[in-house]
Amino acid sequence: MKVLIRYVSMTSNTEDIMIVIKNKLETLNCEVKVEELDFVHLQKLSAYDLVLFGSYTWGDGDLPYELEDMYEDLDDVDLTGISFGIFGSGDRFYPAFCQAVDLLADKVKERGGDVFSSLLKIEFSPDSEEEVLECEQFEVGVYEWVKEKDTSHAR
Ligand SMILES: Cc1cc2nc3c(=O)[nH]c(=O)nc-3n(C[C@H](O)[C@H](O)[C@H](O)COP(=O)(O)O)c2cc1C
Repeated sequence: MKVLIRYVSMTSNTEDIMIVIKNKLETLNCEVKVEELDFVHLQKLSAYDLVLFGSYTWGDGDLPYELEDMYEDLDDVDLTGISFGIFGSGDRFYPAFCQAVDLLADKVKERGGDVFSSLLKIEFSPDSEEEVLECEQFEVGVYEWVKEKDTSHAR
């Protein structure tokens, strides 16, 4: 399975989640490419079986500034037929915990993308064993979901 992970991280917590996810995908024999999440590159996205977007949350439940243009650009693309998983890091001190994850998921769905039903939200970095497991379970869940969709299309 070809997977593209695109993410933003300011203090490396989202990056730490990305690393756990990437390692897990590689144990599942996936070919994983990691890039910064800045522009949309629609044609590039459609070359992958699975696209993962990762972001921390800023302000008062907002997207980070560096995603604002990309978020607007999404309005001009049709994501139909592309499978997505969305993850991110936040801080439970804020009322809108990890809201950037919801914003991204809603926008991708609005543009026709198929978003895995569980969204991965981790407080800060996945430091505990439970949090690492949560990231891995998310990843296995997305992986199985994409595989299942492929077999049902092939039927
Ligand atoms: C000014 C500021 C605003 C923030 N706002 C939110 C927020 O609304 N919701 C949330 O869950 N986390 C919020 N955070 C916490 C970050 O999302 C959190 O520290 C995250 O782990 C950073 O991820 P990164 O290390 O990948 O940059 C905020 C942090 C700062 C400094």
